[in-house]
Amino acid sequence: MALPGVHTDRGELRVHESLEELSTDLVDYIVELSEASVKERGVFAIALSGGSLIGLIGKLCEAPYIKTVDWAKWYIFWVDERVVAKNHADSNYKLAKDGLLSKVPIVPSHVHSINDSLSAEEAADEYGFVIRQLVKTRMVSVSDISDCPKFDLILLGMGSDGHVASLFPDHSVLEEKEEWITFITDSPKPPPERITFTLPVINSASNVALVVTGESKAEAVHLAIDDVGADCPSLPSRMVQPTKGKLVWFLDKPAASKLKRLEFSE
Ligand SMILES: O=C1O[C@H](COP(=O)(O)O)[C@@H](O)[C@H](O)[C@H]1O
Repeated sequence: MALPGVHTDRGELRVHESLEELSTDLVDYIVELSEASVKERGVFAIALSGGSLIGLIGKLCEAPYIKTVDWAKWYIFWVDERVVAKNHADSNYKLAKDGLLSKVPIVPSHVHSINDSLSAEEAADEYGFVIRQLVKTRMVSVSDISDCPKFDLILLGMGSDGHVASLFPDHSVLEEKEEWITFITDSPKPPPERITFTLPVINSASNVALVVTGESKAEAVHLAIDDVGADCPSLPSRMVQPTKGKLVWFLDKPAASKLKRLEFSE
């Protein structure tokens, strides 16, 4: 049984007993948001991360979701991508294609991946341009407090160092305020060249889900969520603070094991 969602100033915390249970809750949450968005706007613009997240949303390819989801209305984006060929084992596009997109009836022209034939800088510019066009036609909504795109849902994973997307601790990319999409050439986690949504774009989304599992991430989860006072580090995951949108954390018990906030609620 999941612990009931706990509402905090760092978003809603949903802690699950097992990965199976987490995965079902996450997929149900995605489907609920997609139904609400299709009802309200006629489309659902979702941005995916790479890593362990994709395995956790694999149930979308199964019954009942494969038949009940309005796949024709989905528009797919990537929060971050590694600068490698699309068929490379490190490609976030390949991961999502193999684990999800090739198994559901998504419209191919609605899949907006990063151009793998360009340099990191060129690909970031081009991806920003593509998203700008889709904002103009409102396939992607726009924030009413900044000119940023407002994705219906951004799905993030988190590394044990607290990175989200390809925004790494102490990296100058965390300061980027102007660009929607940027690039790095010195990622501490290989491969070094990456393209990433910036914090203003992530924090403009209507909904952000941070999906974190495993004990190796427990310390970073504690630093990202608990009140750590003056020692509060500028962890990228702690800097995920949607301005008007909703933040939900999907955690398993090992990832949540160092959370002070939950000690009283168990
Ligand atoms: O390098 C990356 O890592 C993060 C976290 O991955 P995980 O396997 O530890 O969940 C991922 O969210 C990001 O998209 C990816 O490029």
